[in-house]
Amino acid sequence: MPGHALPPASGAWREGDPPGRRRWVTLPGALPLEAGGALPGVRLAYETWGTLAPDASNAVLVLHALTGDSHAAGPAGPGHPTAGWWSALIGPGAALDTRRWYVVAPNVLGGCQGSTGPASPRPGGTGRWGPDFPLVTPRDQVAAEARLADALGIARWAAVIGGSMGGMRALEWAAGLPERTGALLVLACGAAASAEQIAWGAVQTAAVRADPGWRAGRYHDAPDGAGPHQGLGLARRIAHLTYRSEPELADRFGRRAQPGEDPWRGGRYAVESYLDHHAGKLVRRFDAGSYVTLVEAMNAHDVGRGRGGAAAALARARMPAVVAGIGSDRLYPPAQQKELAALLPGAGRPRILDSPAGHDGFLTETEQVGAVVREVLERG
Ligand SMILES: CC(=O)SCCNC(=O)CCNC(=O)[C@H](O)C(C)(C)COP(=O)(O)OP(=O)(O)OC[C@H]1O[C@@H](n2cnc3c(N)ncnc32)[C@H](O)[C@@H]1OP(=O)(O)O
Ligand SMILES: N[C@@H](CCO)C(=O)O
Repeated sequence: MPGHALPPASGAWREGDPPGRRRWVTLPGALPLEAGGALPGVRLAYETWGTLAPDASNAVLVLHALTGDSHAAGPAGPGHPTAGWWSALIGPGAALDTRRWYVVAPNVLGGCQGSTGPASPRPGGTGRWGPDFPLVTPRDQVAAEARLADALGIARWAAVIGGSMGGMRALEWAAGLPERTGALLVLACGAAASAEQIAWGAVQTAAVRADPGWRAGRYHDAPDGAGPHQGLGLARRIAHLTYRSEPELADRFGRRAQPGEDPWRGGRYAVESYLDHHAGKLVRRFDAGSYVTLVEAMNAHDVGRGRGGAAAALARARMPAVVAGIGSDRLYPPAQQKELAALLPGAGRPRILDSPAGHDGFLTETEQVGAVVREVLERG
C-alpha cells in the first residue's frame, strides 16, 4: 500500500493496545442469531459523552457506519486511529449537546475496534474466530446493542440515530424494539439492501478473498504477519468511489497528474493517488475479516424479513422520525429515503441534503446533518 507502514496481518484493536476512551460490556449468556445458533462471550466496546440522568431519560444511541467505530467524537490518539467521525456534532453546545444528552456509541458486533468480531479470541482459548465467525445480521447487531442498553440501565433511548450501516441498525431498533426507541433519525439508507448495494458489497468481499494473504480467513496469526492488505485496499478503493459523486471527483481531480508524477511514465493521476491514500488509511486501522463480516451483514439488511414486509414492519414504528438522504448519493439514492419516509408513520417528507460529497455527505455535511439531528431531538 503506497506510503503507509502496514500492520501485521490486521488493523484490529487488540488486547494490550491502549484502551483509549472505550469501555466494554460482556453480554450475559450466548446471543441467539437470526441465521441459527448462538454466539457466546460477546463483548461490545462503547464510548459515552455527557451524563446519564437519574431516570435515564436523556440517553441517545449513535450508530456508526461500515468502517466507523465507537470513537464518534474526540481526537485521534492512543487507542483511536482516527478522530471521531461526528466530532463536530457531539459536545457541549453541539447538535448532540452533551450538557443535556448522554450519548452512547457502541462498536458494532462483528467490528474490530474492541467489540467481538473475526479478529477476537474465541472463547475457550482456541485461537481467533477468523472464518468461523458466524453470519450476523443488523437484527443480531441490534439484539447485542439492546443488551448493552440493559447493562447501562437504559430502558428507552430518547433517540436512536444512524447513517448508512448505522441507519440499518436504527431501523431495526425502530421496527423490532419500538417501545425502546423514543425518536428515530435514519440517514442515507433504505428499508432493505438493494440488488446494486449487494453487488457492490460482493465485489468488495471478492477482492478481499482473492488476496493470497486472506488464507481462507485464517490470517490473523499468520507466522509471517502478512494479511490481505492488497485485497482490503482494493475493496476500499471500490467502496470509496461509490461513496463519492462523479461531479465531485471531476471538480476536485479532473485529469490532473499527482504532483511530481507522470501517469504516462509509471506515475499516477491525482484521483488514483487519492484512492491509494484512502486504501492505505483503512488497511492500517481495520481488519479484513471484520470488513467481510460487516459487508455481509449489510447485504442481509431487510427490515421487513419475517415481519410481513417492510410496510408492515415499519407500521409498528410510530415514534417521531426523520429520514434524510444526500441528493448526490449514488449508492443509497434519495428515492430509497423517499420510500422509507412514506413507510414510517412518524416521518414527514424526507430531508434531502445538498452536497457534492455523495453518500459520505452524512459524515461531511455536519451543518445540514446537525440541523436534522436537532430536529429529531426536539420532536422526540
Ligand atoms: C474526521 C475524520 O477523519 S473521521 C475518521 C473516521 N472516519 C470514519 O470512521 C468513517 C470512514 N471515513 C470516511 O468515510 C472518510 O474518510 C471521510 C468521509 C471521513 C472523509 O471525508 P472528507 O473529509 O471529504 O475527506 P476526503 O475524501 O476529501 O479525503 C481527505 C484525505 O485525502 C487526502 N488526499 C486528497 N487528495 C489526495 C491526493 N491527490 N493524493 C493523496 N491523498 C489525497 C487528503 O490529504 C486527506 O488525507 P487525511 O484524511 O489523511 O488527512
Ligand atoms: N465512509 C463511510 C461510508 C460507509 O457508509 C464508512 O467508511 O464507514
